[in-house]
Amino acid sequence: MQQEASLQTGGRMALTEAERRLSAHLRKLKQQEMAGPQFPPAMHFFKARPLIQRSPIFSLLQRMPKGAALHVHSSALVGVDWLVKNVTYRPHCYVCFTQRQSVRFRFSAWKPRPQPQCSPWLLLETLRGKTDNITDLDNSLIQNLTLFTPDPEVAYSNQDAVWSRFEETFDAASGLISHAPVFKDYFYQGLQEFYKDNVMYLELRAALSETYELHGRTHHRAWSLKAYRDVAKQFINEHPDFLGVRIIFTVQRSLNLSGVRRAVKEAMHLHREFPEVMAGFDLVGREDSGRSLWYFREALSLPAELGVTLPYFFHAGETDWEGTDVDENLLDALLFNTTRIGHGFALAHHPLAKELSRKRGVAVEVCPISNQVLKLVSDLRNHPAGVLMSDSHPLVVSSDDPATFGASGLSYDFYEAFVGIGGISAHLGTLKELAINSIRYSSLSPQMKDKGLALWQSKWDKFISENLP
Ligand SMILES: O=c1[nH]cnc2c1ncn2[C@@H]1O[C@H](CO)[C@@H](O)[C@H]1O
Repeated sequence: MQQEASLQTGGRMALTEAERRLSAHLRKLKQQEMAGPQFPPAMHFFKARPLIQRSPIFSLLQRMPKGAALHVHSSALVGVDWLVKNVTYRPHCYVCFTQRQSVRFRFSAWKPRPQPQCSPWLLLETLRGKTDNITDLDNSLIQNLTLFTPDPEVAYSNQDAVWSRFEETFDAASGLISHAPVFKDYFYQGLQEFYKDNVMYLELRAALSETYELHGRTHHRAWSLKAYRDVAKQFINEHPDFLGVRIIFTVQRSLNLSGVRRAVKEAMHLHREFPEVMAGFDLVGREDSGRSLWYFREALSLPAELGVTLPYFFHAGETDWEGTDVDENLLDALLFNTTRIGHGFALAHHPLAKELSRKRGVAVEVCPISNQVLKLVSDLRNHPAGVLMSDSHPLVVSSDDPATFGASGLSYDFYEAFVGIGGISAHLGTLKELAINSIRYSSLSPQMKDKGLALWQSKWDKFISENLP
């Protein structure tokens, strides 16, 4: 019995007397939650959210120092309310309405050129001036930037439907976020939201798309990287207990081979020019309909052939369709020496990849809410990471696209991982190990990891003493 419990993530953590008391308290709270009429992890997150918000476990998790968020996409970093209520109220913001019931935005000193399959551009200020119910208008804009809806089962009948709307939300947000002045404010706001949720370090997946100025001038990737670096520096100056941000440059897996070859070359270049902020490279987009890592093998082998280091952080195994080409991505990610595995949802089906990733210390970035919203699993008690957790596989918990899913920071995903995936066996040691893992498996230098772990430990001690039952 004892030995089996120690295999659980965190099972080997030595807990202090105070930690054991808090752990016993959490266990009691968890049992109460499971005995309730509606158990949040068994429900769709969009319906569970109000229940989670009332949960005493959730409020503890919000206060808990969670370490780092290692799997978050930059375009879904910031709550969409802020985008609508702050950004779209800035001057020179134009909107058009697409044939597929979505919107596009553009900041411009003059009326922008017509956009295909979109209504004529309207200045939002003028539109708001003519509208009786501005709240309704703003809510409809918010609706276009998130998947959140009261009845997700009706709105998204299958994975195709949810992914198509998912990509629409990114297209809708891009005209706002990629306006150069907004880009910096947006990122600062994102740091604030994560900091408030007790997260001290971020590794952001970012497309580093072109940004634009009011008169149409555009900036390239290096501009965005520098903006990330400078804003993070400013944030650290103002919040000395925040550790920083590193960027994983991403391109879509729907690109062709020469597109990915070009991107890998640029990634090598950026990694050389900005070694402190640029962590590495990844391919994003739906795995089931995109191209496999093996398809891109020639491009992905370039750095090794040239003797250049380019760390990879591949999404792999974000599929519930065993045996397809993309289902081989897990092994290929490991073959290309990936630093971590994004999602790894299919890992339980791949004993060899599972063994290899454990031996090499390649952590799986588990994103429970994302996997539920994108329809890989409906009841989070059945999430395959339960197998990894009960086996102490290297794991971190992250939130993927918090803004799109109506979440924020890491606490909602920690709740689902702790209460749903981890079941009753997950205890305070599990949480402690997940937080420590997030620093240990980050791409920080050994010195920065030591600094981060020491900082985290002091926050943790404070958290324990302030939250004893
Ligand atoms: O969970 C995910 N899996 C794969 N790709 C994703 C996920 N979340 C977001 N993106 C991708 O990142 C881009 C925004 O930068 C989106 O367009 C989407 O394709």
